[in-house]
Amino acid sequence: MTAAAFRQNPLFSRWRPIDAARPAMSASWWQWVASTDSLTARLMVAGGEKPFRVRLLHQGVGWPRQDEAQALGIGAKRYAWLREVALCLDETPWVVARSVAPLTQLKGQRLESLGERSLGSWLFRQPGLVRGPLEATKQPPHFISVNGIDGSCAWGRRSVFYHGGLSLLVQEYFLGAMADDLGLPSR
Ligand SMILES: C=C(O[C@@H]1C=C(C(=O)O)C=C[C@H]1O)C(=O)O
Repeated sequence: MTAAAFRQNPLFSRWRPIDAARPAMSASWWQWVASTDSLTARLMVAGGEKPFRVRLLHQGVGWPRQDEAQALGIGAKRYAWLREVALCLDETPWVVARSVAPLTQLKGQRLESLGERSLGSWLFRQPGLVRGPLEATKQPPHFISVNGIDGSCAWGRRSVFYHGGLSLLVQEYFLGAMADDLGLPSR
């Protein structure tokens, strides 16, 4: 098999369209992974009385990973704005997320001043927001261990949001702690 065919083979590639992942996914996880409205809002509802908090793990300028650059349609050696957060209920990370935007496309959105406010609460207020197709993965994110977050990953998903001239890749990973707290299956 050629390298290109290997990458495109849904059995081997890290990301695949969510419809292709659906047979391996329980109905309860499908409700989360395939949802297209704000995940922040959904987590707050599911958490009930538990306080919701965005924990900022890392934010700054850097290079995107190769699969991220591909998803954004940019070269891997183009600088990007990177943001990694844990979405916590009662201080327990339920979801970790990594967002990537080409630096040249940032024009006064002041995303860097979001801090521990949710990106979703800004994003879903933007008029004319378009969300690209969702893809899913079973592979855990590379940045969990770096941040000492304990947890297996049930599912990961990603999509690109388009707003004005900005493309913003948002990757979200649902952690085992969320599955345990909500009584969801492992996949
Ligand atoms: C995209 C959303 O925003 C959430 C908040 C994020 C952040 O603050 O960095 C990152 C990913 C999301 O899970 C959403 O709520 O759907």
